[in-house]
Amino acid sequence: MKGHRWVDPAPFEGYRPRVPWWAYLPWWLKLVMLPFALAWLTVRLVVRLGLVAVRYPVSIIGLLTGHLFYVHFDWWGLAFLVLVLVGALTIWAGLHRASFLWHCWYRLLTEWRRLTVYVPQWRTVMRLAELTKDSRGREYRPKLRRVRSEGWRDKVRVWMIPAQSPGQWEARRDNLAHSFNARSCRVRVLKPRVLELDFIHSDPLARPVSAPALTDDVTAVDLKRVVVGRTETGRPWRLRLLGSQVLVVGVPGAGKGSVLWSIVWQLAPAIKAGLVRLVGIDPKGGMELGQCPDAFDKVVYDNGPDAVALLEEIAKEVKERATRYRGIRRLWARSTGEPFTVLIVDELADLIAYQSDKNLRERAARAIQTITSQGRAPGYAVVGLVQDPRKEVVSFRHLFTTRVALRLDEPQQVDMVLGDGVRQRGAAAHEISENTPGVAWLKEDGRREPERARAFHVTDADLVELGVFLAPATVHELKTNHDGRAAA
Ligand SMILES: Nc1ncnc2c1ncn2[C@@H]1O[C@H](COP(=O)(O)OP(=O)(O)OP(=O)(O)O)[C@@H](O)[C@H]1O
Repeated sequence: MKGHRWVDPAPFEGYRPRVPWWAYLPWWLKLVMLPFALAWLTVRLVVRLGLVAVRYPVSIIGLLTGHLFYVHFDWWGLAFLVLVLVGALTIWAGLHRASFLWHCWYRLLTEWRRLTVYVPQWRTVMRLAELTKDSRGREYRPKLRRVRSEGWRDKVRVWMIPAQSPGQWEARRDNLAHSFNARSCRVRVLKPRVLELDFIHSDPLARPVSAPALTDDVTAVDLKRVVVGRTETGRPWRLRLLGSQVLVVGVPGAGKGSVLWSIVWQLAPAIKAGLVRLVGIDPKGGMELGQCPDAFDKVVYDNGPDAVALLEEIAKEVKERATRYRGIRRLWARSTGEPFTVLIVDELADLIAYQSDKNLRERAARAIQTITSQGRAPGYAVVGLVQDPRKEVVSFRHLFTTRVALRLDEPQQVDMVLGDGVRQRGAAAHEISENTPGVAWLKEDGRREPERARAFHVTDADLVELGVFLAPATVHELKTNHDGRAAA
């Protein structure tokens, strides 16, 4: 009260201390419950220790063995054990590096990083990055779960707090990367409430990947999984051609040529056997496709009437084959006896966007639309390459089920090529280095996570070899002498 007026007191801003429920029980009940509580705590401790033993069996066995040696043979015994261990590991690493890295080195690295980086800094980083939440005096903090180091990246599993979304983590990728001394961070959703953060430390795709040797083995060509390079996890980069349309976008020098020639390289045995037919359009006057014309059944080196006529011819074939297959088969198969056709357009924008003749432009766009939308079942795939993802080209994006973003200039272009939200999930195609041409981010329809990979480096010498491999066999007439024997 102030004079005659009532003044509201300031609201109480402190937190009420939370008293545990059992504190309200009478003392005799607490006494009765004490042995049960102790038993419960012991069981929990044993279970926890059991979990630690299951999770870190090698460390636990190592520590126990070290202890036994120390007890029985003193320091000398321990030193001997360490020497034997180091020798054995060196031999293992020399004999089979991959298994040594996977089963030993990465496990040690995992424990080291967990103990020195993630566990000590987790709470502070979560608080400062505002990924914790205080409610009614209780702090909700995301839980740090399994950590797995693979040398070039650390995979850190996280349990989000209630009411949190992956978007909140994606928005803080940079903050998290810097806080945990990583080059970058990617966020993947594993299942509801569970995320996996990838902290990247180095680029496993820094070195070019050379193309494998050419073979005559047609059975090795799988049109659903054409291997065109290597992913950053070390697995083959498999591109689906049967039942899919592929759009490849990248600035000049990003390595579009290597993706294109890697596809042709891997299809070569099937092209030679007549199972696959390549048709090409190169509006740049043959600068790209002219490097190996023998690979193509038909090829046009401009973006004029000839190119559009070729597109319309293919569109007509697609419709005709689709009509024949209707009701008989849903997807092309080798048994049809008809070749699978791959249409490669080196600069798609030249046909459907930069073409000055409006009539030709519209005809080209219509034909491309027919081939991409109806070509799936009758065995027609389009591989479209684009330098500049403009609006006119991107409006065709939805027709391509597999999209490949090589190096791009701006973050917005990544969204335009791969789709909204894919960049936030880590597909930073605008951050690909100029020194790593052929590195790309891939996004397939139906798969949430984008993948990073590098195409084979198909060199000029490889293209000469490819040309020789695919060139039609020439029969040389041997000159004969009048007595019928071959001339020397
Ligand atoms: N996968 C790769 N690995 C290593 N080097 C590559 C790879 N792809 C391309 N390069 C190199 O990068 C350079 C540019 O490649 P390429 O010509 O394929 O780029 P592009 O995107 O097709 O360019 P443009 O649009 O000008 O035709 C070449 O010197 C090539 O040798």
